[in-house]
Amino acid sequence: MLMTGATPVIELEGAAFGYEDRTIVSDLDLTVRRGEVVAVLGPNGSGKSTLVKGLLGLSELHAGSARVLGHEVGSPGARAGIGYVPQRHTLASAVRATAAEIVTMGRTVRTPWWAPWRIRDAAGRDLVHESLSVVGLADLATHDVATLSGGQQRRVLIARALASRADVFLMDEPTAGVDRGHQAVLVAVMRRLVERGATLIIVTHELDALAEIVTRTIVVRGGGIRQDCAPGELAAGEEAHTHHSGEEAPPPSTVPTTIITSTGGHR
Ligand SMILES: Nc1ncnc2c1ncn2[C@@H]1O[C@H](COP(=O)(O)OP(=O)(O)OP(=O)(O)O)[C@@H](O)[C@H]1O
Repeated sequence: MLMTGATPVIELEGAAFGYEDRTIVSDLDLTVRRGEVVAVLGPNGSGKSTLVKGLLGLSELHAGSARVLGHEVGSPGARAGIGYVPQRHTLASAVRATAAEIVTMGRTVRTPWWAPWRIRDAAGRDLVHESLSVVGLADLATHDVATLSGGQQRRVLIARALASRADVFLMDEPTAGVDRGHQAVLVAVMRRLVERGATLIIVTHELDALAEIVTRTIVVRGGGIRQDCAPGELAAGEEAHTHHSGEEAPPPSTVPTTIITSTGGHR
């Protein structure tokens, strides 16, 4: 059973997030404690990503207060503790990069600006390799990400978040476009992270894929949080915002057991 601790890692009090003069979500009161796995549900355009981006400082705090790991959102202290899997896989950009280089960027967040060469040390390389292995992409480490499929690119982004060794993982639709077999791998990875003290906030339309790890569901609709409950207590109708995930595919023969030896302890 997953244990949740008492330490609040996310604290929103009357918070509102938006862009320039447009507030998207408001009156947010939310305390998430260490070890919780929170699924953020709601219809398209309701503000789920805006809420997650608010925790990263990527959307603006229009009212109230918002802290991550005790730091104001957007501050270096808050950002350093967060691993982020963005919604869209925009990896196939004009900048050519291999899968391993993208994952290395996650590690760089933890690398002191005055010592960027440290990523070249053996431990850093091992971590990048380990993160790619965990999501089943070790063989594609040296491939240009532009040549990878959408689902593979999404797994590269997850490996990048893993390499950051964050305490809080904000994942925006991490299972979208990922086949059933690899979804099972990702869920196993998430479980390991939580067992090691991480907290997960997961925006999803695929609650069924994550059902075995989610401990709490919040529903964002009409500009605010309309439900905050255990998954089994979700009001009838709210599951309409979720759908059953992906194509049937055989599960991988082995679920990787080596991952990220701890969270938070290796800077
Ligand atoms: N960078 C931005 N600047 C201005 N408005 C934005 C920006 N990003 C999102 N919005 C607006 O904020 C609203 C909420 O969008 P958001 O992406 O947070 O919804 P969502 O619940 O995550 O949707 P989906 O389920 O489709 O991913 C939308 O009306 C959208 O147009």
